[in-house]
Amino acid sequence: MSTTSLTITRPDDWHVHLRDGDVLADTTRDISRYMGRAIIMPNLVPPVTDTQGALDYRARIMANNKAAHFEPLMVLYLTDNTTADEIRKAKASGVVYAAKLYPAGATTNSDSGVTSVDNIAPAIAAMEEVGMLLLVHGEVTHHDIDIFDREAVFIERVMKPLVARFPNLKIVMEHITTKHAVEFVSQAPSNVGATITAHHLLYNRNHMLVGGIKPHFYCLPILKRNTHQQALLEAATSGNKKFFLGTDSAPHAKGAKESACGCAGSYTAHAAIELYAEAFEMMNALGNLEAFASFNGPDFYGLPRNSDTITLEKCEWAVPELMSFGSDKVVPIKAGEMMTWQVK
Ligand SMILES: NC(=O)N[C@@H](CC(=O)O)C(=O)O
Ligand SMILES: [Zn+2]
Ligand SMILES: [Zn+2]
Repeated sequence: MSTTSLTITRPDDWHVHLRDGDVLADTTRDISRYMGRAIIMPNLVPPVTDTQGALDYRARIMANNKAAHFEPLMVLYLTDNTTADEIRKAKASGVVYAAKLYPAGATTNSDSGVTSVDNIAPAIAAMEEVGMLLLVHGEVTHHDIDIFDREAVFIERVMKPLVARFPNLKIVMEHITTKHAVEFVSQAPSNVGATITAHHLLYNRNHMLVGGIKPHFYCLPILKRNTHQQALLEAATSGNKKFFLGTDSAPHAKGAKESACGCAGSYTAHAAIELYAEAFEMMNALGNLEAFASFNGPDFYGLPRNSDTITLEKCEWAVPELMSFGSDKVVPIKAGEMMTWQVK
């Protein structure tokens, strides 16, 4: 008999973009439906670069939050000018859990990002000292490096020296997309972990490019070939404590995606755990979903696991074609398609 119902400890999302302004009501509603906590990415325009900015952004999210179980965990956006002092201030606030390294120009709203780790070495040393996590968008940006190789090259050029230089710093390689990253993280010391998105588990670059270009699958790091997808599936479903749930749900308005120069980012918060459940079921590994979604993340961050549960039920339902996104619309992943699990 196949499983028809699955109860797990309430999950958390360790990487999500809620954006700001008139879309915050929609993005907060979707992420708080059953997620307990969420690491809130700081790449707003302008980015959240200081403690006061993080406190203000948190207040705007909480003003839209109607779920008692939901808590936003804030993140500072590192720039070449981030000081050790600002890191200490952020830590002392009690609501900032991490700082994010966006290599300048690597992804959506990363123009103010870091141009060289050397520039922020004092800030990173302060993070190591006070116990603040470093979250990394792991892609090099040099124009000579092919977009499909940017993560693998980043591991050699940036991650390995970073891990060696700051041996007590907790580092999360965000939204990993290659077997190189799976191998690197697996072999790294226990202070190095990684988030994996649902879309990188369910899709590869053929889904994006065969039979016409599908802009809603365009995200960064870009979907890779199926052998990398397979490595990610094996890592996520293995039970290995280094890998945990981070949706990287990154909404852009329909018109900004369906464009001659479309934005990077896929919306998955409408069905986050349901999408992961499909991937885990495909691997015959539903029994390891709870570790990936609800245990490994808080354990890595040094936070308590959630104490309540959610229940997924086997049930056919259709993903809406469009969802409201402030005064605009967003096209969710699997728009118009059937899903097989649902949190009731
Ligand atoms: N993943 C994406 O393709 N886009 C993210 C930025 C990011 O996480 O790199 C976004 O903010 O839109
Ligand atoms: Zn990123
Ligand atoms: Zn992201």
